[in-house]
Amino acid sequence: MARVIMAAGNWKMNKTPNEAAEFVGALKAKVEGAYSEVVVGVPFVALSDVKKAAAGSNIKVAAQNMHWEEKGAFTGEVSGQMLAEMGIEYVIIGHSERRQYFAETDETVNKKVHSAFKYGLTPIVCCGESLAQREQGVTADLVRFQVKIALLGLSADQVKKTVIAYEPIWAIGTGKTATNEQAEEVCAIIRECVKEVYGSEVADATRVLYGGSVTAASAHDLFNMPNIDGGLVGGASLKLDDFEKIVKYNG
Ligand SMILES: O=C(CO)COP(=O)(O)O
Repeated sequence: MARVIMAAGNWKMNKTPNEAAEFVGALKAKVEGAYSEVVVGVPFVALSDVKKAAAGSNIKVAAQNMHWEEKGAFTGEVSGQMLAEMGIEYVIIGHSERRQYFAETDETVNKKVHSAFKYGLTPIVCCGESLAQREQGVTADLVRFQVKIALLGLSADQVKKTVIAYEPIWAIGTGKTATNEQAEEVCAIIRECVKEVYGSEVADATRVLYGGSVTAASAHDLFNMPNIDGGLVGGASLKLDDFEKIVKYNG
């Protein structure tokens, strides 16, 4: 059976609710019948409009963050329960920008992943090294560390559903894509790490994405690497034609 590639857009803090709905309305027609799994990760305030715009299509909707508690005195936060009630399917957890600017740690990532599953959301868990860490030769150690803690305490069935996105920080928003080989090497390490803890059946089912300056031109070769099951796409997912080409990476 051919693998179903996931093309997930992470819009970050871009597009107003109106712009977002308009974009998804247009994307719907372009990706109808596409073989890839299409996900758009949109700002909280656009989730409702995007869900409506995506109705009846193959486009799934992701939030870009969530709190691990169900409710309470956490000003400005949004819970998994709230997202689930809106019909949101995915949630991006532990993006490097959230780790860097909002003090997320491997421990909070793990709590969020558990909470996501509690409310029936599928987590897209991000990991990846900085340029300094790559140059220090600790990429594999760091990514294994992040992945192991993120998955701590999950059942095998939950890990099978989990999406892990390898996003080297030096490749994010820099136009500097990892080479196919660099991306494949770390995605293979991630799968091996999952295998060590959960066995090969689980590791084969877990989806491992690459993210970091993915473009319409680079998607085909990246997504055809054996351990890369798709992409988490920032900048190029904001442009209709580019994202369409990424979804239809195989031409
Ligand atoms: O951070 C990313 C996706 O989560 C990648 O962003 P770019 O594709 O803009 O480099």
